[in-house]
Amino acid sequence: MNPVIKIDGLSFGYEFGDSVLKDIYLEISPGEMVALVGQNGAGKTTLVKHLIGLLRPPAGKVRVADLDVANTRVSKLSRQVGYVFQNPDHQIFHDTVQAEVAFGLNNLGLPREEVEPRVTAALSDVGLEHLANENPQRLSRGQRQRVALASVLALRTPVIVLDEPTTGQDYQERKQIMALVEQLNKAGHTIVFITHDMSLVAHYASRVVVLCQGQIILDGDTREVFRQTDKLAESLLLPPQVTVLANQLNEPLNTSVSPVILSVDEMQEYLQRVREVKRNGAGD
Ligand SMILES: Nc1ncnc2c1ncn2[C@@H]1O[C@H](COP(=O)(O)OP(=O)(O)OP(=O)(O)O)[C@@H](O)[C@H]1O
Repeated sequence: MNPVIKIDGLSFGYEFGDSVLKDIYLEISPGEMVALVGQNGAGKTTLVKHLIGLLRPPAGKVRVADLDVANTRVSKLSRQVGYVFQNPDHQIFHDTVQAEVAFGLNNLGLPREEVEPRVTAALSDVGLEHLANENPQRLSRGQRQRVALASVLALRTPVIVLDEPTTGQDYQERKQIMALVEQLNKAGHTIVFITHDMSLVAHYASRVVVLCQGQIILDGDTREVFRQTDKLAESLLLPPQVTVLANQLNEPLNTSVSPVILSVDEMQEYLQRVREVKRNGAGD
Protein backbone atom coordinates (compact mmCIF):
# COMPACT_ATOMS: atom_id res chain seq x y z
CA MET A 1 0.00 0.00 0.00
CA ASN A 2 1.34 3.45 -0.90
CA PRO A 3 2.16 5.62 2.11
CA VAL A 4 -0.30 8.43 2.74
CA ILE A 5 2.52 10.50 4.25
CA LYS A 6 5.99 10.35 2.77
CA ILE A 7 8.85 12.53 3.97
CA ASP A 8 12.07 12.18 2.05
CA GLY A 9 15.15 13.76 3.60
CA LEU A 10 13.52 16.86 5.05
CA SER A 11 15.76 19.36 6.81
CA PHE A 12 14.64 22.72 8.11
CA GLY A 13 15.78 25.67 10.21
CA TYR A 14 13.92 28.85 11.11
CA GLU A 15 15.41 32.11 9.92
CA PHE A 16 18.32 33.16 12.17
CA GLY A 17 18.02 29.89 14.10
CA ASP A 18 19.82 26.57 14.26
CA SER A 19 18.72 23.61 12.23
CA VAL A 20 15.48 22.21 13.73
CA LEU A 21 14.83 19.18 11.50
CA LYS A 22 17.73 17.12 10.23
CA ASP A 23 17.28 14.78 7.33
CA ILE A 24 13.92 13.30 8.27
CA TYR A 25 12.68 10.20 6.45
CA LEU A 26 9.23 8.99 7.41
CA GLU A 27 6.52 6.96 5.74
CA ILE A 28 3.08 6.46 7.23
CA SER A 29 0.57 4.08 5.71
CA PRO A 30 -3.15 4.75 5.44
CA GLY A 31 -5.00 3.79 8.63
CA GLU A 32 -2.01 3.99 10.97
CA MET A 33 -2.26 5.61 14.41
CA VAL A 34 1.13 7.14 15.11
CA ALA A 35 2.34 9.01 18.18
CA LEU A 36 5.05 11.59 17.61
CA VAL A 37 6.97 12.17 20.84
CA GLY A 38 10.08 13.94 22.05
CA GLN A 39 11.16 16.48 24.62
CA ASN A 40 10.21 20.17 24.37
CA GLY A 41 11.80 21.79 21.35
CA ALA A 42 12.62 18.48 19.62
CA GLY A 43 10.90 19.69 16.43
CA LYS A 44 7.56 17.83 16.58
CA THR A 45 5.33 20.80 15.76
CA THR A 46 7.77 22.02 13.13
CA LEU A 47 7.63 18.61 11.48
CA VAL A 48 3.84 18.38 11.34
CA LYS A 49 3.53 21.94 10.08
CA HIS A 50 5.27 20.69 6.94
CA LEU A 51 2.43 18.21 6.41
CA ILE A 52 -0.20 20.89 6.10
CA GLY A 53 1.77 23.50 4.19
CA LEU A 54 2.07 25.89 7.13
CA LEU A 55 5.77 25.50 6.58
CA ARG A 56 6.74 24.97 2.96
CA PRO A 57 9.06 22.04 2.36
CA PRO A 58 11.36 22.04 -0.65
CA ALA A 59 9.75 20.45 -3.73
CA GLY A 60 9.45 16.70 -3.60
CA LYS A 61 10.38 16.29 0.06
CA VAL A 62 6.93 15.94 1.63
CA ARG A 63 3.96 14.19 0.08
CA VAL A 64 0.55 13.81 1.67
CA ALA A 65 -2.14 11.76 -0.07
CA ASP A 66 -0.05 11.84 -3.24
CA LEU A 67 0.16 15.63 -3.21
CA ASP A 68 3.55 17.32 -3.20
CA VAL A 69 3.02 19.76 -0.32
CA ALA A 70 5.48 22.25 -1.83
CA ASN A 71 3.37 22.66 -4.93
CA THR A 72 -0.13 22.30 -3.53
CA ARG A 73 -2.41 25.11 -2.41
CA VAL A 74 -3.24 24.96 1.31
CA SER A 75 -6.95 24.92 0.43
CA LYS A 76 -6.46 21.75 -1.64
CA LEU A 77 -4.28 20.17 1.01
CA SER A 78 -6.87 20.92 3.67
CA ARG A 79 -9.24 18.44 2.02
CA GLN A 80 -6.71 15.71 2.72
CA VAL A 81 -5.18 16.63 6.04
CA GLY A 82 -6.71 18.31 9.08
CA TYR A 83 -4.59 19.87 11.81
CA VAL A 84 -5.59 20.57 15.38
CA PHE A 85 -3.23 23.23 16.70
CA GLN A 86 -1.44 22.84 20.00
CA ASN A 87 -2.86 26.19 21.09
CA PRO A 88 -6.55 26.48 20.18
CA ASP A 89 -6.27 30.27 20.20
CA HIS A 90 -4.16 30.04 17.05
CA GLN A 91 -7.12 28.42 15.35
CA ILE A 92 -10.24 30.09 16.74
CA PHE A 93 -11.43 33.41 15.28
CA HIS A 94 -15.22 33.41 15.17
CA ASP A 95 -17.83 34.80 17.55
CA THR A 96 -19.73 31.58 18.06
CA VAL A 97 -18.71 28.00 18.43
CA GLN A 98 -21.05 27.05 15.59
CA ALA A 99 -19.57 29.63 13.20
CA GLU A 100 -16.09 28.49 14.11
CA VAL A 101 -16.79 24.87 13.28
CA ALA A 102 -18.66 25.83 10.10
CA PHE A 103 -15.81 28.03 8.83
CA GLY A 104 -13.69 25.34 7.18
CA LEU A 105 -16.74 23.70 5.64
CA ASN A 106 -17.94 27.00 4.18
CA ASN A 107 -14.45 27.55 2.81
CA LEU A 108 -14.70 24.24 1.00
CA GLY A 109 -17.86 25.59 -0.62
CA LEU A 110 -20.15 22.95 0.85
CA PRO A 111 -23.87 23.71 0.69
CA ARG A 112 -25.64 24.80 3.87
CA GLU A 113 -27.66 21.56 4.03
CA GLU A 114 -24.37 19.71 4.39
CA VAL A 115 -22.62 22.19 6.66
CA GLU A 116 -25.27 22.25 9.40
CA PRO A 117 -25.48 18.51 10.09
CA ARG A 118 -21.70 18.21 9.98
CA VAL A 119 -21.32 21.01 12.54
CA THR A 120 -23.94 19.45 14.79
CA ALA A 121 -22.33 16.00 14.55
CA ALA A 122 -18.81 17.34 15.24
CA LEU A 123 -19.99 19.35 18.26
CA SER A 124 -21.86 16.36 19.57
CA ASP A 125 -18.75 14.17 19.12
CA VAL A 126 -16.74 16.49 21.36
CA GLY A 127 -19.59 17.01 23.83
CA LEU A 128 -20.11 20.71 23.10
CA GLU A 129 -23.48 20.79 21.33
CA HIS A 130 -24.98 22.74 24.24
CA LEU A 131 -22.43 25.53 23.69
CA ALA A 132 -23.04 25.98 19.95
CA ASN A 133 -24.11 29.62 20.32
CA GLU A 134 -21.50 30.55 22.89
CA ASN A 135 -18.55 32.83 22.17
CA PRO A 136 -15.46 30.57 22.16
CA GLN A 137 -13.49 33.22 24.03
CA ARG A 138 -15.80 32.72 27.02
CA LEU A 139 -15.05 29.00 27.20
CA SER A 140 -12.35 27.28 29.20
CA ARG A 141 -9.06 26.36 27.54
CA GLY A 142 -10.12 22.70 27.52
CA GLN A 143 -13.42 23.57 25.86
CA ARG A 144 -11.68 25.76 23.28
CA GLN A 145 -9.37 22.84 22.55
CA ARG A 146 -12.45 20.75 21.81
CA VAL A 147 -13.91 23.47 19.57
CA ALA A 148 -10.66 23.33 17.59
CA LEU A 149 -10.93 19.55 17.43
CA ALA A 150 -14.57 19.74 16.25
CA SER A 151 -13.57 22.15 13.46
CA VAL A 152 -11.15 19.58 12.12
CA LEU A 153 -13.46 16.60 12.66
CA ALA A 154 -16.16 18.35 10.64
CA LEU A 155 -13.80 18.43 7.63
CA ARG A 156 -13.62 14.61 7.64
CA THR A 157 -10.15 14.55 6.10
CA PRO A 158 -8.45 11.19 5.51
CA VAL A 159 -5.44 12.31 7.58
CA ILE A 160 -5.80 14.03 10.95
CA VAL A 161 -2.85 15.53 12.80
CA LEU A 162 -3.36 16.49 16.43
CA ASP A 163 -0.79 18.55 18.28
CA GLU A 164 -1.18 17.70 21.98
CA PRO A 165 -4.96 17.25 21.74
CA THR A 166 -5.49 16.56 25.43
CA THR A 167 -3.72 19.60 26.87
CA GLY A 168 -5.93 21.34 29.41
CA GLN A 169 -8.37 18.42 29.67
CA ASP A 170 -9.25 16.57 32.84
CA TYR A 171 -9.01 12.78 33.04
CA GLN A 172 -12.52 12.11 31.74
CA GLU A 173 -12.13 14.60 28.90
CA ARG A 174 -8.77 13.11 27.93
CA LYS A 175 -10.38 9.70 27.74
CA GLN A 176 -13.31 11.08 25.75
CA ILE A 177 -11.07 12.84 23.24
CA MET A 178 -8.76 9.89 22.75
CA ALA A 179 -11.69 7.46 22.45
CA LEU A 180 -13.01 9.70 19.70
CA VAL A 181 -9.63 9.78 17.97
CA GLU A 182 -9.45 5.99 18.24
CA GLN A 183 -12.91 5.70 16.73
CA LEU A 184 -11.84 7.92 13.81
CA ASN A 185 -8.82 5.72 13.30
CA LYS A 186 -11.00 2.60 13.30
CA ALA A 187 -13.19 4.29 10.71
CA GLY A 188 -10.13 4.50 8.46
CA HIS A 189 -8.58 7.92 9.18
CA THR A 190 -4.82 8.05 9.47
CA ILE A 191 -3.92 9.70 12.76
CA VAL A 192 -0.69 11.39 13.82
CA PHE A 193 -0.79 12.78 17.35
CA ILE A 194 1.82 14.64 19.33
CA THR A 195 1.82 14.15 23.06
CA HIS A 196 4.01 14.21 26.15
CA ASP A 197 1.74 11.69 27.89
CA MET A 198 3.34 8.27 27.53
CA SER A 199 0.33 6.45 28.96
CA LEU A 200 -1.74 7.86 26.09
CA VAL A 201 0.91 6.65 23.70
CA ALA A 202 0.90 3.19 25.27
CA HIS A 203 -2.86 2.98 25.16
CA TYR A 204 -3.66 4.40 21.75
CA ALA A 205 -0.69 4.37 19.38
CA SER A 206 0.30 1.33 17.40
CA ARG A 207 3.50 3.03 16.28
CA VAL A 208 5.74 5.59 17.95
CA VAL A 209 8.17 7.99 16.32
CA VAL A 210 10.67 9.61 18.70
CA LEU A 211 12.25 12.88 17.69
CA CYS A 212 15.37 14.07 19.46
CA GLN A 213 17.00 17.37 18.49
CA GLY A 214 15.41 17.26 15.08
CA GLN A 215 16.28 13.66 14.28
CA ILE A 216 14.21 10.50 14.41
CA ILE A 217 16.00 8.29 16.92
CA LEU A 218 13.33 5.59 17.23
CA ASP A 219 10.46 4.55 15.01
CA GLY A 220 8.48 1.37 15.45
CA ASP A 221 5.82 -0.67 17.11
CA THR A 222 4.84 0.90 20.44
CA ARG A 223 5.90 -2.11 22.52
CA GLU A 224 9.28 -2.30 20.79
CA VAL A 225 9.92 1.41 21.25
CA PHE A 226 9.12 1.23 24.98
CA ARG A 227 11.52 -1.69 25.28
CA GLN A 228 14.38 0.65 24.32
CA THR A 229 14.60 2.53 27.57
CA ASP A 230 18.21 3.67 27.06
CA LYS A 231 17.43 5.22 23.72
CA LEU A 232 14.28 6.85 25.13
CA ALA A 233 16.34 8.31 27.95
CA GLU A 234 18.45 10.18 25.35
CA SER A 235 15.30 12.12 24.67
CA LEU A 236 14.51 12.38 28.40
CA LEU A 237 11.47 10.17 27.89
CA LEU A 238 10.31 7.43 30.21
CA PRO A 239 7.91 4.64 29.27
CA PRO A 240 4.60 4.68 31.20
CA GLN A 241 4.99 4.05 34.94
CA VAL A 242 3.39 0.64 34.69
CA THR A 243 5.96 -0.38 32.04
CA VAL A 244 8.86 0.76 34.22
CA LEU A 245 7.40 -1.04 37.24
CA ALA A 246 7.00 -4.27 35.29
CA ASN A 247 10.62 -4.07 34.09
CA GLN A 248 11.83 -3.57 37.66
CA LEU A 249 9.72 -6.47 38.95
CA ASN A 250 10.95 -8.71 36.22
CA GLU A 251 14.60 -8.49 37.21
CA PRO A 252 14.49 -9.99 40.73
CA LEU A 253 11.79 -12.47 39.73
CA ASN A 254 14.05 -13.52 36.89
CA THR A 255 11.15 -15.00 34.95
CA SER A 256 11.70 -16.11 31.43
CA VAL A 257 8.82 -13.88 30.47
CA SER A 258 10.00 -10.32 29.88
CA PRO A 259 7.22 -8.63 28.01
CA VAL A 260 6.79 -4.90 27.65
CA ILE A 261 3.74 -4.11 29.75
CA LEU A 262 1.67 -1.22 28.45
CA SER A 263 -1.33 -1.10 30.79
CA VAL A 264 -2.58 -2.03 34.24
CA ASP A 265 -4.68 -4.82 32.71
CA GLU A 266 -1.60 -6.28 31.06
CA MET A 267 0.23 -5.97 34.38
CA GLN A 268 -2.45 -8.03 36.11
CA GLU A 269 -2.22 -10.76 33.49
CA TYR A 270 1.55 -10.67 33.72
CA LEU A 271 1.56 -11.05 37.52
CA GLN A 272 -0.84 -13.94 37.20
CA ARG A 273 1.59 -15.62 34.81
CA VAL A 274 4.52 -14.93 37.15
CA ARG A 275 2.58 -16.54 40.03
CA GLU A 276 1.98 -19.60 37.89
CA VAL A 277 5.65 -19.83 36.91
CA LYS A 278 6.65 -19.62 40.60
CA ARG A 279 3.99 -22.13 41.67
CA ASN A 280 5.09 -24.61 39.01
CA GLY A 281 8.72 -24.02 39.95
CA ALA A 282 7.96 -24.68 43.65
CA GLY A 283 6.29 -27.98 42.74
CA ASP A 284 9.36 -29.29 40.85
N1 LIG B 1 8.38 30.38 14.56
C1 LIG B 1 9.58 30.04 15.05
N2 LIG B 1 10.66 30.82 14.86
C2 LIG B 1 11.88 30.48 15.32
N3 LIG B 1 12.11 29.36 16.04
C3 LIG B 1 11.07 28.54 16.27
C4 LIG B 1 9.75 28.83 15.81
N4 LIG B 1 8.92 27.83 16.19
C5 LIG B 1 9.70 26.96 16.88
N5 LIG B 1 10.97 27.38 16.92
C6 LIG B 1 12.10 26.68 17.55
O1 LIG B 1 12.26 25.43 16.86
C7 LIG B 1 12.57 24.40 17.80
C8 LIG B 1 11.58 23.28 17.66
O2 LIG B 1 10.29 23.77 18.08
P1 LIG B 1 8.98 22.89 17.98
O3 LIG B 1 7.85 23.73 18.47
O4 LIG B 1 8.87 22.29 16.62
O5 LIG B 1 9.30 21.74 19.02
P2 LIG B 1 8.32 20.71 19.75
O6 LIG B 1 9.01 19.41 19.75
O7 LIG B 1 6.98 20.76 19.10
O8 LIG B 1 8.26 21.31 21.22
P3 LIG B 1 7.07 21.30 22.32
O9 LIG B 1 6.94 19.91 22.82
O10 LIG B 1 7.61 22.24 23.36
O11 LIG B 1 5.83 21.82 21.63
C9 LIG B 1 12.60 25.06 19.18
O12 LIG B 1 13.93 25.37 19.47
C10 LIG B 1 11.79 26.31 19.00
O13 LIG B 1 12.22 27.33 19.86
